[in-house]
Amino acid sequence: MNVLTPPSINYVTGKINAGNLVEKVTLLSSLDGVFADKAAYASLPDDRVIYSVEMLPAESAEGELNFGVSHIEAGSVGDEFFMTRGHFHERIEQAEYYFGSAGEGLLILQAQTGVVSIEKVFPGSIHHIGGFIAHRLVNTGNSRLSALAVWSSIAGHNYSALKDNGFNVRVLKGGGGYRITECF
Ligand SMILES: O=P(O)(O)OC[C@H]1O[C@H](O)[C@H](O)[C@@H](O)[C@@H]1O
Repeated sequence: MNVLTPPSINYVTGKINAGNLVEKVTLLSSLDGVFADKAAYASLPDDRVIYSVEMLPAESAEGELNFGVSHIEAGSVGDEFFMTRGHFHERIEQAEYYFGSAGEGLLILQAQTGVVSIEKVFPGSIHHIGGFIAHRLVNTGNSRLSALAVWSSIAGHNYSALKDNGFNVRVLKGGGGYRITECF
């Protein structure tokens, strides 16, 4: 009987080793309106990589799971740390797990009511993102933040629900680390 070698992951770097990896890179140019400091946003190169996602080929069947890794680069737009756009799931009741792999950061969790909770992300951290919760990763460190994710293949992404008002907190550089401002 054949014994197969499955895809694998380097937990230290968050790099997936698979022949059929799918990668999506998010450049600064596609995050217009996400960061607060418009002048700082305009002063940075459009093609600056803010984050990328590597994943195994997306599944589509009901009941299936996706697996991927988000890599958020270190840096800031003005004082605001690089972060993902963030989203609710299209199927809003669907949950997700994140696992911190490399670097340090914060996971912003926002309920539909606007109430926010924040978790530290670090190598080995485990994050249950319940249904009905918008989620965004912020890199507060000096190196790449990588986090593994497992989510339902039917979850989808809903970015428009956050388009007008966004998240209710911003994570800014402060005192050699970060400070969190509320922006209701
Ligand atoms: O979709 P964004 O908010 O840009 O976040 C980037 C990615 O983060 C996680 O890895 C999710 O599991 C992905 O589904 C998502 O695409």
